[in-house]
Amino acid sequence: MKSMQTSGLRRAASSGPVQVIAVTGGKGGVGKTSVAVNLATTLASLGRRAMLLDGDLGLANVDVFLGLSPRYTMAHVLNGERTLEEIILEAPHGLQIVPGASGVADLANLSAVGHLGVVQAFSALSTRVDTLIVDTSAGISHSVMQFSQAAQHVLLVVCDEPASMTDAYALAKVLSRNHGVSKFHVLANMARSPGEGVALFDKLQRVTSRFLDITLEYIGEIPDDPYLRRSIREQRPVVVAFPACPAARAFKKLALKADKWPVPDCPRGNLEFFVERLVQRPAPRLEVVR
Ligand SMILES: Nc1ncnc2c1ncn2[C@@H]1O[C@H](COP(=O)(O)OP(=O)(O)OP(=O)(O)O)[C@@H](O)[C@H]1O
Repeated sequence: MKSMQTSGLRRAASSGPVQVIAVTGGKGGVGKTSVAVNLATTLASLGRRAMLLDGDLGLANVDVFLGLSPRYTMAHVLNGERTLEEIILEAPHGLQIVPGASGVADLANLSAVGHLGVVQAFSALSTRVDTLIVDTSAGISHSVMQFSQAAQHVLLVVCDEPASMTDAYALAKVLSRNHGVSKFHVLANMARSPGEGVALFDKLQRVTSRFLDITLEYIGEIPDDPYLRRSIREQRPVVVAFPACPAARAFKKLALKADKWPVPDCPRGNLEFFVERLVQRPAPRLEVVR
């Protein structure tokens, strides 16, 4: 078993570093999937080889946002019925979609064989990927922790609702104290007026700077835009369906910024190593957030 894994990792070393961005937020409904789909689509439109992994293992819905009907998902990869390449779907601008495995246990809680299977599935991938975007689920479940910990960049989506702010705080607290994540890019979604995002960011920053040892970086706001809701009904990314609308323009700005975030310049920046970090056995929980 060990030699199989070693050969997988050797093949992995020949592929290049990948920028991995986990889109998260704590509270459900703040727009994580909307952000993940439109950021990934915009990066693909800029010529990046972008891949979007639906990390919501409970209620995977990236495919619904894109009008795709996957026949196979990560569940088929995990039980050995399909290779990763066979389940990948293509979305606009060549964006590659890895459909989530609804109802499947956490990737992080796989058995040793399952663990090896996932690492090998990614090792065997022959397509090159520049950026991997992971759409995580709501809450502070184990999979959210693992995806965020394994990614190089955590994009924290917030909106102007008390529960969004408290949940974002709780998520940042657990990630920083128990999982070593100390830097967060903050995106304000559904901003009803220009400048609302900065105000939200300041509010979050005031609380985190008092109690947490983390760095927050404000990266902008996506306006509350009826065209975005319409694009979801039409099952198309808003950046494709209505490229001139305010939300689409804001996603373009976001993508241009994210595209400049550093990519690890070492072999451990490769996709397989991200997956390895992802499936590592969880560290014992140190603290319960109330
Ligand atoms: N910028 C926006 N403008 C207008 N409506 C928005 C915007 N972003 C999100 N929405 C609305 O909020 C709803 C929830 O968005 P989305 O599904 O992306 O959130 P989520 O955080 O992924 O939710 P969940 O945690 O349930 O997966 C969308 O169906 C859409 O109607």
